[in-house]
Amino acid sequence: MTAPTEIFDTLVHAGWILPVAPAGAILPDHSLAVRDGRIAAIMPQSQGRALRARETFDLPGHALLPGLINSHGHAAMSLLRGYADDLPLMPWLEEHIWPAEGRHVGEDFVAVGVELAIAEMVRAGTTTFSDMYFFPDICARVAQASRIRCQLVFPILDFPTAWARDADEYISKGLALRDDVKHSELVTVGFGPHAPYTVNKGNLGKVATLAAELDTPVQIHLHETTGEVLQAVEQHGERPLDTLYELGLLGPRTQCVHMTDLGDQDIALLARTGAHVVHCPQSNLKLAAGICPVSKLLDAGVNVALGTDSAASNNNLNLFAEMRAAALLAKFRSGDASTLPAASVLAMATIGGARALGLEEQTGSLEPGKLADMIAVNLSGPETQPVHNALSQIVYACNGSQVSHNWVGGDLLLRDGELQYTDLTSLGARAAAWQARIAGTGSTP
Ligand SMILES: CSC[C@H]1O[C@@H](n2cnc3c(O)ncnc32)[C@H](O)[C@@H]1O
Ligand SMILES: [Zn+2]
Repeated sequence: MTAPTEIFDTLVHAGWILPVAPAGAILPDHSLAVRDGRIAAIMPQSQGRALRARETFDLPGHALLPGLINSHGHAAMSLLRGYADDLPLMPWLEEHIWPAEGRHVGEDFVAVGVELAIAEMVRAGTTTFSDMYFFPDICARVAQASRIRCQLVFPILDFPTAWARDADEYISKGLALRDDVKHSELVTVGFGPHAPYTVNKGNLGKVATLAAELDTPVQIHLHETTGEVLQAVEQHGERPLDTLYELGLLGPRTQCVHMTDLGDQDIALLARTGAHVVHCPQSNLKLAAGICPVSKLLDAGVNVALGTDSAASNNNLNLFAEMRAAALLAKFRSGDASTLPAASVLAMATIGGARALGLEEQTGSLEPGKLADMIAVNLSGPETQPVHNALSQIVYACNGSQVSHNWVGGDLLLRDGELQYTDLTSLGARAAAWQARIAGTGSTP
């Protein structure tokens, strides 16, 4: 209950509130009040209009929903968007992306790439993203300056890169970052062993021990292609998922990204251990990697989150596009149009992501006490009219350009479509300078 004289920080009167909890709920003509960065109350506008706040947003024709959670990506790779297209995963990585990263990745590349990625994500309704990339300290700095929430999974590889020489150095630098940001309200840190084909069993075992000791998340690319699984079976005599299980690396802290090659036993193992799956449908489609059996996972009780992967394999960081792709792909795969309905897809992009990232108590749904991580989406344009069902419009009709407002912890990052913490003109110039440098036609930024 709220005292009639209380002054809130923010008050939103929306055409519809889609709280996600309970799943599929649509609350027409409702208000939401924010105090100290958290949701204080949700009520019908007939009551909400009697409240007072420092700032009030009257948003008829808009849906208010939890901010979207991009549970897997490599933000700095926005500078490699369109650099190498129309290739399968391993040639794309080994012949194009890794050589380019070897030539160009450093602090400025990451700073500009992450700023560009955050601008794109905030405009398309993301309030939390997960990132696995070199120089995660730079990503942390840019994310904090941009006021967006993120999980940084620091990279771990068996080979040297510009950021670290060997697995021990990746881990010690990553843990130092974890310590540096331990008081941050926006940044959490986890382990990011790249994949079972780039991190040997000894190093994966070290990650398992440390992650358990520190109760810290682990995110890993896993079963991205059938080729990856077959190669592991040939080399090690078992499927990568079984290797992770034997190493003690499969549990409720583990976020398995991609998972396109899954048998019934794999699904049962994921369900039994409580590991999470991050589905990246558009990257999987573009790299012709495979298709994650999302509805079988959900039926088995596995939590599934949604990610874009990088702009170099997607080629955007837009979770509206990802939600639509996830829904359509699941229906096509099952041959049943009722598979993965809109409410389930929105849940994957919000509460499913929060659960995977260990942030469920804080974010992922609009409930009193949770952080005010939320977006307003304008449904009054022709492409989203008429509104028979606001949830349907969000998942099947929107393309992200309808996002008008984006709040993270009650802080307004996007107001009427305008970014509040980013100068797009200067950012565009810095991104263009990097394009010239990557193409070999520019000078050092
Ligand atoms: C260790 S930092 C992240 C590393 O991952 C590479 N990467 C980007 N997309 C993918 C993908 O779909 N599968 C595997 N690895 C990927 C990225 O280029 C960085 O080197
Ligand atoms: Zn990835």
